[in-house]
Amino acid sequence: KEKIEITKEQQALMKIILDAYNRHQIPQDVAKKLLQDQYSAEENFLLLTEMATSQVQVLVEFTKNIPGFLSLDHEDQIALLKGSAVEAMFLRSAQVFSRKMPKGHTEVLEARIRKSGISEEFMTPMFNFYKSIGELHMVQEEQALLTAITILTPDRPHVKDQHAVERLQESMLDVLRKLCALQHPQEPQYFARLLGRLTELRTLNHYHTEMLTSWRMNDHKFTPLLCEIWDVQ
Ligand SMILES: Cc1cccc(C)c1Nc1c(-c2c(F)cccc2F)nc2cccc(C)n12
Repeated sequence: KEKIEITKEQQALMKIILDAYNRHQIPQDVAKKLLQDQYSAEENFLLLTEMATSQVQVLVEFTKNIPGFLSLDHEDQIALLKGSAVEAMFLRSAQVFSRKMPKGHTEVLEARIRKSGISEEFMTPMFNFYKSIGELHMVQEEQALLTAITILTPDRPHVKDQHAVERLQESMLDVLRKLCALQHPQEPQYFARLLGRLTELRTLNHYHTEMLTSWRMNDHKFTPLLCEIWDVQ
């Protein structure tokens, strides 16, 4: 039986990633509005837009704290953020959905999402993904590492130095692999299941682009930050 051991520097890396992941949460005022404002499709869309905007801000702050990220080529940093934003946000909102939120909030958020001008065909894959993430019962370290691994995907559009990104991603994958083996000794396939979610995540990019287009068709307004990260308007 191979003795799995997380090295000192890997423990330090995990602590930095976890602190960064927990330091930035959705502002409480947005979460509070979730329960207060009325339920019109317009109101819901406005609230979700505010949530999405704060999720992008949280994502940028988290990414800046990934060891090595700020030493990457600056244009590659932007390409990685733009290329991974949707996937990282689906991951975070899946975790908020399945774990973080107090009981009542989850149903309210689901109701608002279901009535915000998104067509049924995008709802199903979105909620299926939320369910599949919830079933994994990931610990926080796994969630934070999986998000960092998603952001450090070398083959995003316009990334020039893919090897530099690969090296950072590989060190995260190695820590996650060991952590999974230690956290889930009875489930040798657990690490593979986590990586399988990253494949499912990629399919959601397509749905998200369609959602943006259909919102814009109905003349929905986004915030400047959302327009910038997804090159709309
Ligand atoms: C905040 C939120 C939570 C769950 C579902 C949805 C639809 C949202 N809202 C948006 C998302 C988005 C996201 F923020 C996380 C996950 C998946 C997403 F579709 N992306 C965008 C882009 C422009 C406007 C909005 C309202 N929006």
